[in-house]
Amino acid sequence: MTATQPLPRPDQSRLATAPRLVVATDFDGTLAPFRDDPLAVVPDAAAIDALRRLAALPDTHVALASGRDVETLARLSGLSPRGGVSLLGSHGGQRWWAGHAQPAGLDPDEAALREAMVRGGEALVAEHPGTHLEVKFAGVVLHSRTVTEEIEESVRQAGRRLAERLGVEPMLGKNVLELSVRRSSKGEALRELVDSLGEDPLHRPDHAERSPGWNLWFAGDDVTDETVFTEFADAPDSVLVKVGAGATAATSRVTGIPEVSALLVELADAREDALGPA
Ligand SMILES: O=P(O)(O)OC[C@H]1O[C@H](O[C@H]2O[C@H](CO)[C@@H](O)[C@H](O)[C@H]2O)[C@H](O)[C@@H](O)[C@@H]1O
Repeated sequence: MTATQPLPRPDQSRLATAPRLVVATDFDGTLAPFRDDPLAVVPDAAAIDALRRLAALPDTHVALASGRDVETLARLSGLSPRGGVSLLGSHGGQRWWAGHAQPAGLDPDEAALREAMVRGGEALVAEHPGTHLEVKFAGVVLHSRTVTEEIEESVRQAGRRLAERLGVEPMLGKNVLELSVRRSSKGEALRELVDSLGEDPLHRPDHAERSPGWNLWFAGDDVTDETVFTEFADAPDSVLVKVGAGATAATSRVTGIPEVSALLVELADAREDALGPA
């Protein structure tokens, strides 16, 4: 990853006819604008519609990769494995593939650790006015969107000390510090999903030589999305889109959610034209 660098708008023209395509995307900051209340976000309607259309096409797999837990992600997005969309929740710690049952809950050790995170997190936000705690399936999030930089820094330091005491690695995001009982990454989870989809179903020799049979389209705005850009950096013909400013390992950049939405609509239109409806 280098410092913030100018990157081109993505060229996704080849993906319309890609023999096998995975379209995956981050949620907050990529499909849904930020809000102070994490449960009050509303994703871009045109982007969600385009993802539904893509999921209905042959040889096209759609996935959301998010820090949200899978149930919250399904509720807020309106997309779910029942509708053919795979969910990679809890930063990859929860994997609910389309066509499969919802994954099991936490084991007893994980549940005990999460309980300690909740107790510690509640004490921290009580000491930092204006911050609040989001309790999720696999951990907690210390939110600092509405406080001063001084309070944000203070709650982050306290969160890091809590993480150290509990023996976990804290994750930083946009005005959030998260503690999770599961160590994983979006890149790792997406790699597992793509591998599980198998090789080119048509077994075309020319295609097999060029790539293992699939192409990836992915967009994300935050630090945790970098694991996907890094994991798939060498994947042929993949489109890796950084949303907004910041250092990135992505190969293209757009400024915000309206552009992500336009790209998804353009991709759905072009792929429907090329492949026809399912
Ligand atoms: O991986 P993502 O889909 O980007 O999820 C990352 C975190 O997003 C949420 O926090 C962010 O959005 C909130 C609502 O707009 C905002 O208040 C907060 O400042 C942002 O960091 C979510 O609340 C977290 O649980 C996710 O891990």
